[in-house]
Amino acid sequence: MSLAIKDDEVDIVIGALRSDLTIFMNEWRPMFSRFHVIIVKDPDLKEELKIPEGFNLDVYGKPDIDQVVGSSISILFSGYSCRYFGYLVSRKKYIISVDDDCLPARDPKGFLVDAVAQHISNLTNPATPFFFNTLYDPYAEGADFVRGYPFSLRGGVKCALSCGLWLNLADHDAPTQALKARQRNSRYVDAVMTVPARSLIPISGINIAFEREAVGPALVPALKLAGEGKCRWETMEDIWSGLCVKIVCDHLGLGVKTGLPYIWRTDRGDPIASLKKEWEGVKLMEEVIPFFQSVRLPREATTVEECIIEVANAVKERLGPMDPVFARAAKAMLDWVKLWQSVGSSSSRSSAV
Ligand SMILES: O=c1ccn([C@@H]2O[C@H](COP(=O)(O)OP(=O)(O)O[C@H]3O[C@@H](CO)[C@H](O)[C@H]3O)[C@@H](O)[C@H]2O)c(=O)[nH]1
Ligand SMILES: [Mn+2]
Repeated sequence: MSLAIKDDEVDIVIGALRSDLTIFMNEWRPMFSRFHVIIVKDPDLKEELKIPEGFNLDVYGKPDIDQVVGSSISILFSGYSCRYFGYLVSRKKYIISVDDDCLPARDPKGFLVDAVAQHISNLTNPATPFFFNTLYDPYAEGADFVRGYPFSLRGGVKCALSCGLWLNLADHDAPTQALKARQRNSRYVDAVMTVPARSLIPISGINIAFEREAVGPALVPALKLAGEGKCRWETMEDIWSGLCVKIVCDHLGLGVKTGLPYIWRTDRGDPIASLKKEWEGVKLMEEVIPFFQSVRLPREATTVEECIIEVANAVKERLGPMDPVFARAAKAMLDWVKLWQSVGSSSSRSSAV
């Protein structure tokens, strides 16, 4: 049961570190060509992008970012976080984002996986965070609620975020990848499940989709480790952003799903080279998780923006004294909310695409 999606309800957002997107766009053409595509160039990428014909797309670079948000806070969109500018200027209901080094996967029968269609199905079918269904997604073809599942909960809640997975290179951290350099993920688990309420998860930005108005302000490009560079492993921006989104969804009664769709992930980073810097992030996460597990948002926080402001204030107060990176993250979260209100919301200036 999936609502029919109109072409003008979806933006595909891509962060581009490389200028030649020919292979990437041609491989994704069957899934992308009916929708508008937003490509945000890494602010340091000066070359013109090479993109094949046949797409309805807009490309943004550093000048556009500075013009829309002002050069004083354009740092929010540096490096890995450049795609968040696409989240900000989009005006579509749903956003889907994949890394530019990922391609469509094939399922065990050899069929191409339409990751866009699966994300949309995840987002347009209810989520069930308050009672776990042992047949996983009850709205999937051939599935249903199992005996004992309360009928009062079978209506579910809106699914605001869909977290897809990866074949070939799973999203492992540098220590794991360094230890298991030859490990490749060939496990295609044919399931979508709702992440239970009050359970945190490591949300990867590699293959993600969300309902823009429902959780856009909570996808905060806030955590930047010192010396974040161009190669892999030096940022945890998506993990931080995912923790913020999940506690906001739990508070507002929204759902988060994980599982299908898979995409085929390659990678260019060198985990050994980045091991030391990423280790900083891995260590910080151990401090961060108990904090997010302890956050309780006030009843008066009824919008995503209000929730993020509450989280940012708690980060500043409770994590800020531990490490300057958290004080910076708290400020970035507040800047992001202000930007969302001035640029991101549908009623704001027409910087939208
Ligand atoms: O400086 C940069 C770095 C990256 N990008 C664009 O961001 C995505 C992801 O980049 P990449 O594939 O090089 O790195 P991954 O480690 O695989 O990315 C995942 O891990 C998280 C960070 O570690 C990140 O949130 C995930 O996406 C690509 O589209 C690059 O083009 C960039 O623009 N500038
Ligand atoms: Mn990658």
